Amino acid sequence: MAAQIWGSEKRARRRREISAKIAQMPELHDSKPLPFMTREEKIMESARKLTILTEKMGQIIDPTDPAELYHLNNEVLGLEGNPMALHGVMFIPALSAQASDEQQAKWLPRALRREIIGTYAQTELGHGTNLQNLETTATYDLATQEFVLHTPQITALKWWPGNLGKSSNYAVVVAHMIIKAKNYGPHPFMVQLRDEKTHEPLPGITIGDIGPKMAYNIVDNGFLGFNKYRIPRTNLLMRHTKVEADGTYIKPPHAKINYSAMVHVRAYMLTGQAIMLASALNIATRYSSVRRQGQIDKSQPEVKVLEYQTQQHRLFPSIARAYAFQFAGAETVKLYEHVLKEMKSGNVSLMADLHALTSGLKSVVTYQTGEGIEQARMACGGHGYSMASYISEIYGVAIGGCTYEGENMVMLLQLARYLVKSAALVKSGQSSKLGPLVAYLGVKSEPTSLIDRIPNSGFTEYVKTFQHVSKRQTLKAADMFFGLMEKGEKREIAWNKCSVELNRASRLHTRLFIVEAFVRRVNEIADIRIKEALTDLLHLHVNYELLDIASYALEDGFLSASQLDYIRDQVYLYLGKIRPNAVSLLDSWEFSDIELRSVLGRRDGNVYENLFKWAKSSPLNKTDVLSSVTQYLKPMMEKARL
Ligand SMILES: CC/C=C\C/C=C\C/C=C\C/C=C\CCCCC(=O)SCCNC(=O)CCNC(=O)[C@H](O)C(C)(C)COP(=O)(O)OP(=O)(O)OC[C@H]1O[C@@H](n2cnc3c(N)ncnc32)[C@H](O)[C@@H]1OP(=O)(O)O
Ligand SMILES: Cc1cc2nc3c(=O)[nH]c(=O)nc-3n(C[C@H](O)[C@H](O)[C@H](O)COP(=O)(O)OP(=O)(O)OC[C@H]3O[C@@H](n4cnc5c(N)ncnc54)[C@H](O)[C@@H]3O)c2cc1C
Repeated sequence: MAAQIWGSEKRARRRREISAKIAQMPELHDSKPLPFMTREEKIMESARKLTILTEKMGQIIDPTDPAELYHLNNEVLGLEGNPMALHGVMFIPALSAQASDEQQAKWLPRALRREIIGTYAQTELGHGTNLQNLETTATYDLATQEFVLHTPQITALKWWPGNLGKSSNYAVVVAHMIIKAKNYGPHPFMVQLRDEKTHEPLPGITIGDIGPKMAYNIVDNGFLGFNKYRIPRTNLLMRHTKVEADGTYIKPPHAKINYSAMVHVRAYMLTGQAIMLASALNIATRYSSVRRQGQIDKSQPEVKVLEYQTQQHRLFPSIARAYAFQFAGAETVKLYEHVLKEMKSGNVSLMADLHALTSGLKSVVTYQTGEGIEQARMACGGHGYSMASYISEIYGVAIGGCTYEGENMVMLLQLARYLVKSAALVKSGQSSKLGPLVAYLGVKSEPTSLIDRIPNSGFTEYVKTFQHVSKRQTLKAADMFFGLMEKGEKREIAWNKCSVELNRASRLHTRLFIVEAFVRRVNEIADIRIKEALTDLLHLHVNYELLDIASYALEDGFLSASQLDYIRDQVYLYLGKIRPNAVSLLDSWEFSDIELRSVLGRRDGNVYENLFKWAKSSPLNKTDVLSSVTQYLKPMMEKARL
């Protein structure tokens, strides 16, 4: 199963080998539990481990393999981030995709050797979503052949970029490029922020940390202002766009090609989300098979809480989602790598499809991951609320994904633009022009679902039902939009008035893609036992998801009330079937205790001993009487006694 999850037997084996090596290297372990550290201590601890890793990485992993690097990172540095998180996640990808060959030769080896630390600085205090209204300017000075970066007012301060505040000395900065008073829109520039020797900010740069956040606090998300700060013309990233010495602008082959670093993260973060969901579920499911509370049959002893159907219903559909996201994420990464290769050689024809797909997936996956992790926390009762479970940190980091890389509602609306264009093709009889991801929009569906009528139909009837509801909602939302415009409403106003319905279409389309990715994967599996276990999970997935969106299929009679009862029964049936495999389905992800960082979810299952040990190690328990008591509470009580 681990081979299915991680892509191949070799990958699963390598992960195990890497975890085993790390287990033998105490210098790479947290020196004490992260929840007992202050933010400064955590940042220091992370930097300590990061520098050891830089020295010893070659002994542990193949540093050129991103999957090994990612695993090493999760084990040693963990999900709270590290001082170089954005360096790998966005700075290097931005340079790789947007810098010319010559620029790459100059900067990439230095970045890869970690001679310099970089980040991606785009969002500002006043604008994150609406890139057209970013306010930082890069004005070309023809006389000196330099760009002058400037922050005209407080809202133009860069705000949020990870590791910008304290760790990075370079950044890819996105600024509006102005040449001879003409604004060419946002473009990426390579900018040195700090002196390479002293790490002091360079003159003209104002920089710092934006303060503590809900989670992810090892990362120094930062602010940055420029006061007429000059950089050479050749620091504009020039793979696709060029500015010649005389100010001539050569436009890129696609208007949005400079957004590729964002698409990179949107594609890669899906499996990251799956991992976070599976981690939280691993903790909750292990704990649920240790925790005994109450009886189902009063004549019997107390049961493991995992025996309760409500507990299974809370956890198992999310286990199925974690697998579904992992499989859909792996497909998306493959597609992304293909499109990136094409883009580099000038073929930009697939960019719109990839943008639409990743926009929808990032939104649905992050939202459902958040839901699943929060349910996992509640499934652990009181102990889930303790930082000992570590689930709150996993939750905080995961739901950051609902916001970063494009706020979820906004990204769903990006996919909706693509769906509405596709609907227009269907309506104008041009269905043959639909891309493969939306081809179903042009296919006539049956009048009713055959879900409970065709035995052994595999998942075909389910997929057809998902296609039906997605198609119907897309055409309905598009009709609403076109109808408003026909009535004379301006395009943007009409769009806004339909946006809730449009986003519903985007979610349904994305959920269909996730179901199909899961089906595709299960169909490919040769090993009978693995196929059986995943088929059960897939049964739970399609029935649970369909129940969740049933109103769309009920309202036009595609599904009947009796079919809904059938679907509900299937959910209960598969909850029971999955119960014996539940812990294994999560243990198969092979998270080590070091990586999980959870007292509650440890492999040994000694929950109570470990919790007591953890509580005793709390810094508050170093003394029996705290100075807050001697200084304030004790005098207060004494005064009251007088
Ligand atoms: C490697 C990682 C591995 C694992 C990660 C795992 C865990 C992660 C853990 C921790 C987190 C780590 C890092 C966090 C990093 C976070 C970094 C950031 O957040 S960076 C900042 C991100 N900012 C955004 O995403 C901003 C969102 N806004 C936008 O993208 C755009 O403004 C917009 C909403 C798309 C609109 O853009 P614009 O105003 O320029 O667009 P127009 O309205 O003019 O045109 C729309 C038109 O353009 C098409 N389009 C837009 N984008 C693209 C694209 N990328 N590709 C192709 N086409 C695009 C769009 O489809 C429209 O087309 P039309 O309908 O007109 O044909
Ligand atoms: C943990 C974290 C890490 C980050 N890292 C980075 C980084 O490394 N580099 C970087 O540059 N940035 C980074 N960001 C910033 C992030 O990319 C932005 O916060 C994000 O893109 C959302 O933009 P915003 O903050 O402007 O939200 P807003 O756009 O202000 O969103 C507020 C509300 O307005 C709604 N809204 C906005 N526009 C529309 C619209 N057109 N239609 C409908 N509704 C709309 C949204 O849906 C939302 O409900 C990070 C953010 C976080 C939380």
